Amino acid sequence: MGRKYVFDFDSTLTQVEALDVLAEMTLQGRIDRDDVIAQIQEITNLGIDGDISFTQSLESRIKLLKAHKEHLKPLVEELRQKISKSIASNKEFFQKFSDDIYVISCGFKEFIDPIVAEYDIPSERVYANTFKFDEEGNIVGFDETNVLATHNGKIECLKMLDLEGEVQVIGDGYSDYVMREAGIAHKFFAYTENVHREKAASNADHVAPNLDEFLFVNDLPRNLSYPKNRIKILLLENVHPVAFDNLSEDGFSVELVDRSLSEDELIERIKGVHVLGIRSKTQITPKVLDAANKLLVIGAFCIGTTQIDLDSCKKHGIVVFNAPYSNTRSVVELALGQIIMLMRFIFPRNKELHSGIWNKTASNSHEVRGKNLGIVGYGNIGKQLSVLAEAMGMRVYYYDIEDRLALGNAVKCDTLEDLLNVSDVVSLHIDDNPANKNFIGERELAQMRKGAFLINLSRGFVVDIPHLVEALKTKKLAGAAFDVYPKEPRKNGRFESELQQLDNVILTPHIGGSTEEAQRDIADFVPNKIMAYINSGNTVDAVNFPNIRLPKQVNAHRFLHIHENVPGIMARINEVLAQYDMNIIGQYLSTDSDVGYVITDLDKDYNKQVIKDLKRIEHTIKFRVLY
Ligand SMILES: NC(=O)c1ccc[n+]([C@@H]2O[C@H](COP(=O)([O-])OP(=O)(O)OC[C@H]3O[C@@H](n4cnc5c(N)ncnc54)[C@H](O)[C@@H]3O)[C@@H](O)[C@H]2O)c1
Ligand SMILES: O=C(O)CC[C@@H](O)C(=O)O
Repeated sequence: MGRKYVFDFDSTLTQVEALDVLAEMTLQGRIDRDDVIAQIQEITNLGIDGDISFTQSLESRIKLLKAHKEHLKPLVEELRQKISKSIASNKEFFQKFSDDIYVISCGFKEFIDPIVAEYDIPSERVYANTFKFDEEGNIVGFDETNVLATHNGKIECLKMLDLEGEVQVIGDGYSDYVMREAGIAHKFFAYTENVHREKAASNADHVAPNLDEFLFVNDLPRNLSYPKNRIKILLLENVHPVAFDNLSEDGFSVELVDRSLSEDELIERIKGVHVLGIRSKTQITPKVLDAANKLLVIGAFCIGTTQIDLDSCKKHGIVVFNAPYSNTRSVVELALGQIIMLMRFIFPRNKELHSGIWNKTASNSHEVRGKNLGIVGYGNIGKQLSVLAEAMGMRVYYYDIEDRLALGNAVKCDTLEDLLNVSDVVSLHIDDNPANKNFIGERELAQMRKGAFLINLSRGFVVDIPHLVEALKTKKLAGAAFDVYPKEPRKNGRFESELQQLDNVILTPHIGGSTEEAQRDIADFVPNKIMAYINSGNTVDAVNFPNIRLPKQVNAHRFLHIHENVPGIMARINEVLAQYDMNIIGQYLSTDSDVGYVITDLDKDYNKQVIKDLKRIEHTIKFRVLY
């Protein structure tokens, strides 16, 4: 006596309510179409939630529908395109368990039978209503003697079936739950893939956001090793909402927090989280990582990654991705704006005018054309700034510790001192390496031209602030623009800096990369990397992990084994695989000095004990199975 599975049809096996779709068709071209459709949907919902009797709901809808036999063929065609995603991807379950699957629906056999037949559910296991037609083929009613045309008809129907074994009901509506309430079904799974009905969900034994979850809970054959809704993603620091959309649409459970969390808060929240998304303010410390019992991947929704202890992440088998390009243009545009604002002394004029002082003067105000711009750090941002500044007529000089090719007419400087000596404006775009602390200090400031300007959009700690303040006060520098600071608040609110109240100093709250365009791009870039890793094991562009681009996994199970890079591990893994006679379809390895990442694609049929043995191999850090 096994289990029996009773499926609802509308909004469960299909994404839609079939009568609503039929209404869209029959009412086409009618002036009151939208009103009638809204009316039908309202009646459908009232019936599903049990707020009006089902017979009443059916009668009213059929009257409004004005459907004809000829509408049924295109309706079935349309429904075929609207099979619920996770139902369509788990055909194997329906085929294997065909004898145990029933459909009990208050819809109509005329459109249910042809749809479910494709899932190996024969007409005799489909319990539903049937239409009544008049002589011209118009749908004029339904068979009133059918129990499913009556209030709580599903209870009567299931009673009559008198199924043996454990009966599980899977449906989206209250009328499905009542079979459980009446004691004739043993379990009710509220199916929320297409619609979340509170009344059904709050009464359910289990809420199944998709069929994968239902199959996982029941340990049944399934298309996905682990239901995506069970993968918890925590996104901090107000990342762009599209990141939420991208990840939720792929099926993950995503939670948003609009600020960064302190170490203690994060330790509290990180348990059970598989994916963490942050920006520049959240510190990922070894303590946080020790508490992260499920963490697989961290997405830095920005460029900088020094806020993350990358080595500890690697030791825990946690892969880190960032967005190295998305916000670079935004930073460059802000730098250009600041160069002009500084050289024209716009902010002092602006401040005066706001306080009622008209001061029309050309004194010390300059065009940027023909002036020398010194770019320190000729990377993704520095290079773009070089091109655009040159287009404005500036003469560009650059300095980088790496050998970088000059773009346009930019002139490479051999030493920082050379660059500082020659520049009217110095713009810092070096990376966030801690070795760059106080990169511009007393000596470097002294090497700058008198009356020059300094711009820092890189990281706050690269400039020695007290010495900069002195250089500004003594008029050695004519102004500065700062977007980043040695100490930045974790959330919006109060901020203090020695740079406040100084003449011709532009201060912005770390918004160089904060444009709609940049944040929107990051919200695609980082989630794509996260999904590629979670769904197929790809680590291309990971910042702390051996990079590997894997071929598509076809008809295979994929074992992902992360281990400490010590001699003999590969041999040990293959020994275990051989012991279980596993048929290896492909095997890929990528290592660095600390970790090894081996990916093995295998035939689907194998003794599951192999998984336990692979996990037990000494020096294993993490192990996952993907299918
Ligand atoms: N303000 C913002 O909102 C914002 C936005 C994006 C990036 N950033 C910061 O901007 C900086 C640059 O970003 P990127 O994408 O161009 O980085 P990048 O890694 O592409 O380029 C950095 C360049 O600096 C060079 N460099 C590093 N240390 C140096 C040193 N001591 N002397 C000379 N050159 C040195 C590197 O060789 C590299 O060419 C980073 O610090 C990043 O965190 C800030
Ligand atoms: O958006 C942020 O929090 C950081 C922006 C910038 O500093 C970066 O590292 O990309």
